[in-house]
Amino acid sequence: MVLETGEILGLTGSTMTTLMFFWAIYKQFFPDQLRVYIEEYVYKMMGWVSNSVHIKFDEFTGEGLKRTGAYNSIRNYLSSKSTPCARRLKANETKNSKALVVLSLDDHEAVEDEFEGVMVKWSSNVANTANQSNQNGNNNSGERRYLTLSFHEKHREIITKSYLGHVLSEGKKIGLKNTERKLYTNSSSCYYSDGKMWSNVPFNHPATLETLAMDPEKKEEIKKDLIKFTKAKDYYKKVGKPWKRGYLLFGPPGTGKSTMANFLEYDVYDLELTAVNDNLNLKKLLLDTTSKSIIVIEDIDCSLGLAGKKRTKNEEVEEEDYEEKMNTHEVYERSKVTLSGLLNAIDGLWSACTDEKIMIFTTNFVDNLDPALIRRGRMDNHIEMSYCRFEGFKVLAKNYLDIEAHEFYGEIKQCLEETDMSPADVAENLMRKSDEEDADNCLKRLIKSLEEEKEKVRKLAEEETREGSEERKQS
Ligand SMILES: Nc1ncnc2c1ncn2[C@@H]1O[C@H](COP(=O)(O)OP(=O)(O)OP(=O)(O)O)[C@@H](O)[C@H]1O
Ligand SMILES: [Mg+2]
Repeated sequence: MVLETGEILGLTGSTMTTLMFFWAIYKQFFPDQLRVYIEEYVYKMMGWVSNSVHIKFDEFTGEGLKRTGAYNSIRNYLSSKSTPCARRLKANETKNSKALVVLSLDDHEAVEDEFEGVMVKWSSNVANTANQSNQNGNNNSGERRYLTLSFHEKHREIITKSYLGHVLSEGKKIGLKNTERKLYTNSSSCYYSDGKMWSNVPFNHPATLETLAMDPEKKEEIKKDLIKFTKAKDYYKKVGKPWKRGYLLFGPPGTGKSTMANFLEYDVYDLELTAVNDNLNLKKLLLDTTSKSIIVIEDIDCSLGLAGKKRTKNEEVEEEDYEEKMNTHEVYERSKVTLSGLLNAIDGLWSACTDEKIMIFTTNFVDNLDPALIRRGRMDNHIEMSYCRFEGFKVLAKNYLDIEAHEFYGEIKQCLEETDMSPADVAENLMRKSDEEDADNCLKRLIKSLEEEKEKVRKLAEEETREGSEERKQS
């Protein structure tokens, strides 16, 4: 009460200390019942004399169990305002934060902010609620923290209609930027011992789109597509589509498919489909993912077994046999997730439950996948990750050897056009084997390896031609 009064009257420093002293005496000598009446009247009177408006944001929800999202967002927003200018800051050690400590306004400290020419004041307050908290079962520290936004009444419209939305969305963005990314995995039994369906570890993958070796035009297209998606909330709403996008990454091994899953600052859910018991559990797992996340199913052709492949007549019979065995628990160790279960899970009703989701499938054999699984709408963008060509090599040479040009480049360009080598193999050749090894040596090793590969392919082709002509002769 004393703090709120001080705020409303715009008091600070020593005046506040004096006020708090009298407040302590007043609390000591006036009975509770009488104080309630007095306080009610004081509030009313202050409302008559002041033309300020105050909005209060409590730290905890009514039940006192969970910190409110609004409070967190505002605190993040104010942290960016107060860190450079406030005299008293509080260092909080926050779980899952990239920084060791996060600075925020200390209790009873205030900071000013400007929005479209309007000045507002934020103050951080703490009230002693020992008696109430025990009654309500609220957090029992006996302290209730809250932030108060104060502004002139004439700015009521702009503050409530625009400023608050701005603060909350900026604060949320800052929070996301500060939060450590996580990599989630699912377990073979539906729940982990702590009752959760996913377990997670901090995720700090060093690869970025810039370090990925691929055709620059294709890379630019992917970048644009991802950025467009992240900003398209209103567009998806307008066209009536859940805000999600599917990417199918296909290509030979070692071309960067798994690495690609890393390219947004989102949490990654690495969904091990073979560990999911059945369709229902698959849905539950997907519902348990947060918005702004990437769900990856690696090697989708292998994960789904027979159920996801294009089936021939014979395979369908085998499948029936398999289902039968499943019922008699002969092959209980295999997942019971079916193709239709997966199709529903990807774009069924659940997919509209959380926003901004990216789903990524990777595969080496795109032709083995059922067309329904990869049709647009499910997998909207099909990206072929291919062997390393000269443009990709230049990126790798810059990453691994810090060079942008070299006399061997001409020869390497020709070799890469004639030979199919994955970026993973090229990268391995470019890696310095010791600190002393120079770029020349690494490039020579790559040329040698490319020539060996070319020779291997030539011999294989010769062998195949010979075998083919022998078969023709015999027939
Ligand atoms: N295009 C690329 N650019 C840069 N590095 C790459 C690229 N492709 C592969 N690599 C390197 O090779 C390693 C393996 O790549 P990754 O696991 O992404 O390949 P993949 O396509 O998923 O292979 P697989 O099909 O076998 O799963 C990466 O850690 C990375 O160091
Ligand atoms: Mg992979």
